Amino acid sequence: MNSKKIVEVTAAIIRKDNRFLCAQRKDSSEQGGKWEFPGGKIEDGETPEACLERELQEEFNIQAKCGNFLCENMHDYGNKIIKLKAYFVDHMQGNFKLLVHQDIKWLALDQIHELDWAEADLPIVNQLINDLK
Ligand SMILES: Nc1nc2c([nH]c(=O)n2[C@H]2C[C@H](O)[C@@H](COP(=O)(O)OP(=O)(O)OP(=O)(O)O)O2)c(=O)[nH]1
Repeated sequence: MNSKKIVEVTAAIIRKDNRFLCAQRKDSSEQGGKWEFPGGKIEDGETPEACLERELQEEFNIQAKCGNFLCENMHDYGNKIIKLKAYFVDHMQGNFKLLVHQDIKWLALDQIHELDWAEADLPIVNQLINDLK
């Protein structure tokens, strides 16, 4: 029996002028220093869409509107399994403040692979590149 917990996590693909928001996790956090699409754990009774809008408010103090689903990826980090669900998200209002991450970059699709992504994100990065190129 596999007793590992599956944690459902959302990830926001935010596009502006053909650049995509990439966020670096704090060194002190899980997957510290790795790059991700911002988001977080889905709370009990919460939809992925509501989770993303809440997380973006908490992480950057912005208002956002969740749009279409891109894809999801299950990744086993050893101590836990992450089910990462990626959605396209529109930034509606507010200036980005770094409240949780240590850095952000807005990168074009052909630059996105240069970052040291969290492993769970790699299939999502590839899907994004394949879908949009
Ligand atoms: N948000 C997000 N988390 C990711 C991505 N890729 C990836 O492996 N993760 C992992 C890192 C963490 O182990 C987990 C999400 O945790 P988190 O710390 O961002 O979530 P949260 O804000 O709800 O956390 P907390 O309230 O428990 O502190 O998923 C990604 O692209 N976005």
